[in-house]
Amino acid sequence: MMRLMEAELFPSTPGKVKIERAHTINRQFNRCFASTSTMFLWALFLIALTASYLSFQSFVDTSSRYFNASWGGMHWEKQIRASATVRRPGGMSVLVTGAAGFVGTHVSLALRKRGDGVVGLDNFNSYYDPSLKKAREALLESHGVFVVEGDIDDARLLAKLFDVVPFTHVMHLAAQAGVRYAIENPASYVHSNIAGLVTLLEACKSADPQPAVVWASSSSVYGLNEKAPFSEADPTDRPASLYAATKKAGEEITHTYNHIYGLSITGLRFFTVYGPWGRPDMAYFSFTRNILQGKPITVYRGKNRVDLARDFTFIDDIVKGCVASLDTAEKSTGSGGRKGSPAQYRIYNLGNTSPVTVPALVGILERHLKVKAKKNVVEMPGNGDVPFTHANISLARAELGYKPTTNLETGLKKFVRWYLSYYGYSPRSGGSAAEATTGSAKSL
Ligand SMILES: O=C(O)[C@H]1O[C@H](OP(=O)(O)OP(=O)(O)OC[C@H]2O[C@@H](n3ccc(=O)[nH]c3=O)[C@H](O)[C@@H]2O)[C@H](O)[C@@H](O)[C@H]1O
Repeated sequence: MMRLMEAELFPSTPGKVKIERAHTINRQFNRCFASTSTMFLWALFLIALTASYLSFQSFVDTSSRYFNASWGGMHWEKQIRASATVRRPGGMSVLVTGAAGFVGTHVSLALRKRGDGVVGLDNFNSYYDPSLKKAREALLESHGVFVVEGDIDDARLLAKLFDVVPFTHVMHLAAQAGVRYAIENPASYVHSNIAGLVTLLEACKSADPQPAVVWASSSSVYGLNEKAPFSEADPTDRPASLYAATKKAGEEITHTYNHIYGLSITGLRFFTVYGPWGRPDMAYFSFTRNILQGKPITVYRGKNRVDLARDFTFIDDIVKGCVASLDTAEKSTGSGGRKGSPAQYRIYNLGNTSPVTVPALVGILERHLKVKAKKNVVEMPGNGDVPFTHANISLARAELGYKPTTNLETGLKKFVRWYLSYYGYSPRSGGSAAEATTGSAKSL
């Protein structure tokens, strides 16, 4: 044993050492080679593992994006097709943008009730209480109108919608509304009223068939004009707010798409629309809330103590104007993104033709609510308001058969009735509306 160890440590023949060494090196080399190839295999295995992990991750990402998206999928498409189904001879299939909004809800219902196909689109933003928009959506769904949750500035979504349904008409009511809010959030007006409008028109011009487009402009485009009543042919180059400027820009932008691509366009200049399911940011609505809650209201007054006045227009009259516009809209003439012949381009005032001052509006509300308002009268701040609006509706009357029938007294009565039923009113209390709203079912 000792000799063996010695022989290994101190070999007796030099030649033997060489051979032994060579064997040892060989063995070591083989061992080394074997471990390198094992390492190589391990490395390959690790690379493959990493690659499959990464691709699995991206699959998970993509599918979670797909599954989390508020639109897409076979069930979604089925709902859209069902909602777009026309149920009367010669009916239309209409994409209504801003469908969960005030005017959008009413127009969608009117179309659906007479048998047209209606698909809504709304981004349910939080400019005002989204729960009111959700309640309007529930109302629409109970009548078979499906509302897609999405933004008009989402080109992929719009392309998909036109892919699923060959809409004959688009009723474009989605917008950033409100005159004075533009001071606080100017970007939201650019996003919806400019960028969103262009994205929508791009989708319309590329659609096959191209739909006819009816959209909401605004009385605010008349800006600081003094000649009354306001007519469509009057200049509209003195906007008083960014809101008005974006609506005026919308009129120019739609004209371009009409001129280049043959889109049939009808712009409707709405005059201070009010009524049930209305917008909480508007004066008649917020005044009602404050009066009922015993809170003060701020009433703006113009220069030289002149009262401000608006041509308040009841929602049912506006709906008739919208539907008549859809019914009389000619087809767009383009296809494949190219214009055919010149297409229809129209603009109409939809007002009431009888302006009412803001203090008179408050007086009507006080009577309907049976509560006296606590008024703070202040000079109109320079934040976008105009002193008065007054529509000349001759053109709409002649070409659309538009004829408003509801005065402010009657319209506000209907609004107050809706307000009390929506926010909570127990007729058994027998008290005033103010008492009845304590413990209201919904909050504002
Ligand atoms: O026709 C339109 O194109 C626009 O109509 C509507 O704007 P406006 O006519 O300004 O309505 P609205 O805010 O109800 O104020 C009414 C009056 O109350 C006064 N007002 C308002 C608030 C207040 O606290 N106090 C007050 O006196 C105020 O000075 C004004 O004199 C839509 O909101 C707008 O989106 C757009 O559609």
